[in-house]
Amino acid sequence: MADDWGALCDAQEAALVAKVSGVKIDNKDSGQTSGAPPPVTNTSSNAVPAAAGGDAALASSSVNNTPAPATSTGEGDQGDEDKAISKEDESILRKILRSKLVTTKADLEVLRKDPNSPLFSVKSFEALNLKKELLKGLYDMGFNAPSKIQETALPSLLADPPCNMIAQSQSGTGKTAAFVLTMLSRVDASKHYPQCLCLAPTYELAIQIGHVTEQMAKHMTELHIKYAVKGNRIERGQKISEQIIIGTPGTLMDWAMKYKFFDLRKIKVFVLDEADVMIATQGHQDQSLRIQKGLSQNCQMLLFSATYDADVIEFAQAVIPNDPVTIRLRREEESLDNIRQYYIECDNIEDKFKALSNIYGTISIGQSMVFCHTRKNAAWLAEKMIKDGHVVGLLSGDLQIEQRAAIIKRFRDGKEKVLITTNVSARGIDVEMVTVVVNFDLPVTPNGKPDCETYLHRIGRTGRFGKSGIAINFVDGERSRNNLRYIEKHFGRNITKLDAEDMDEIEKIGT
Ligand SMILES: Nc1ncnc2c1ncn2[C@@H]1O[C@H](COP(=O)(O)OP(=O)(O)OP(=O)(O)O)[C@@H](O)[C@H]1O
Repeated sequence: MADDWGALCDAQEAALVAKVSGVKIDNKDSGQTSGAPPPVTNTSSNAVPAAAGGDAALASSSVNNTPAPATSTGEGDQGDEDKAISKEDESILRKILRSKLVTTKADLEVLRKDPNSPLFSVKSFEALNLKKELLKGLYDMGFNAPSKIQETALPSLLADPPCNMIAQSQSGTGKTAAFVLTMLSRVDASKHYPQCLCLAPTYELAIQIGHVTEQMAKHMTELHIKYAVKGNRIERGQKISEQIIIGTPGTLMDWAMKYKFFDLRKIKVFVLDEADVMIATQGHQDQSLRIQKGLSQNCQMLLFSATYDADVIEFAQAVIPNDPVTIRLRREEESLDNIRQYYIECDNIEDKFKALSNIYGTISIGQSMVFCHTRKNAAWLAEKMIKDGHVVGLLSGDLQIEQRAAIIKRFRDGKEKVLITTNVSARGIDVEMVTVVVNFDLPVTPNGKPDCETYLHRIGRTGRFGKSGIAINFVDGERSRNNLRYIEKHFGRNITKLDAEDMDEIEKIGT
C-alpha cells in the first residue's frame, strides 16, 4: 500500500515537473517519501499563463503583444495587483530553494523558566549521547556539528526529565533537524504504536518534515512514519502501528479523536512546527489545542516558529504549558545602510521603460530585480525588455510554487540578469548577486498608501552581506511623488534625484 502511494506521488511529481516547460527543478528531496500520499494541492490547479511560463527568458514568443497598461503605477488599477505571497507558500518555497544551513550572527536569547535544569550548549553531536544509528544518519546528511540554535536547544530537548520548549529562529537555521532528532531519540522503534506526533500547517510542509525524518532515520530500520494528511485513508477500526505520525491538524484530530486510530496519551513527543504559518490558517489553532489537550502530562511538548510576534506568543503559551524553555534567535535586521537610493521623474509608463533602458545601456549591472505593482505591468515590461534584447525572468503571483522556485533558481544561477516581478518576491528570496533594485512602481498598500515595509523588503534584496547596492525608484505623477517623499521621511534617508537623460550622471551611480 505504502509503495503504491509512493509511486503515485512520484508519478504526479514527474508530471508536474514536465508541466514546467523545459525547466529542470532540482529538488533533491523529491521522490523519497515512501509512505506519503499523492499531492493534493498546488499541483493540479491553475493553468500556466502564457506570459509567465516556467522560463520567461526563453519565451519571448509566449509573451503576447501586450498593449501598455493604461495606468502605470497601479494606483487606479488594483484589479490584477499581486498580493504578497501567502505564508504557507513562502515557507514551502524557501524549503524547495534552500540548499544549506542559514548561518546568522544574531544573538541567541534564552528565556529559562525552570531554574532546576541547568542550560548548557554542545559543540558536537557526539556530546549528546545519541543512538549510534542516529549519529550515523546525521553524518550521512552531512551534518558535522550542531547549528547555532541546535547547540542550545538540543541539550534541553534531549534532557531527562524532558522539558517543554518554544523555539523561534528564522527559516533555515536548523529547527526541523532539531525536533526530528528529538523525536528519533525518544522513540522506541521496537514498539509498534505512535509515540511522536508532529503537526505542520500544510500537506507539503508535512511531507518535507517526513523527508528529513526518513533521511535521519535511515539506519533505524524498524522505524516507520505515517502521514496524517488529506488523501491518506485508513479503514475504520484499524490501529496505526507506525511510531511517528506527521500531519496537518484537521486530519490528525479526526484520526485521534473521531476514529481513534491511535492513543494520544501514549504520545511521548508532540511537535508543533511553523506556528506562525499555522495560526494564519483558520481553525488550525483550535484543532492544535484540542489535540494537545488529549496528550498525557508526561508528553514533551515543543513549538517552533520562524517569527515571534504577539499572535504567535499567545498561541505558543496556550499550546505549550508548564513553563517551557523559550529560545529565540533574532533575525538580523534589514537595513538601508549600504544602499544608495535614487529616484527618476517620468511622465508615463513608456517613459519609465525608456529610463530603464537608459540605465541598462549606461551602467553595467550585476543582477537586478525590477518590481511592478501589477502582473499586467510586469508582463508588459518583460515583453518590452525581451524585444530590447535583454534576457529577463518574469515572476508573478499566478504561478505554482514549483514554477516560482524554478524561475528563482534560474535567476540565482545567473541565467537571467534581470528579474521582473511583483510583490510576490518582496520577501524571502535571497539572491546574493543583486546589485540594483528598481521600483518600476513604488509599493503601495491595498488602500493606496505608501508601503514602507514592502519598500524595505524590496530594496533589502540588494546591498546584502556588506556589499553596497543601488535602489532606483520611478515616480510619475503627484501621488507617487508624495509617496516617495513619505518613504524618504519614514526612513530618514535621502533619495537623490537622477535625470534619466543625463548619461554622465547615470554612469556615476554605477561606480
Ligand atoms: N547541523 C547542521 N549541519 C549542516 N546542515 C544542517 C544542520 N542542521 C540543518 N541543516 C541543513 O540546513 C537547512 C535548514 O535546516 P532546517 O530545515 O532544519 O531549518 P529550519 O529552521 O527548520 O527551517 P524552516 O523554518 O524553513 O523550517 C537544511 O538544508 C538542513 O538539511
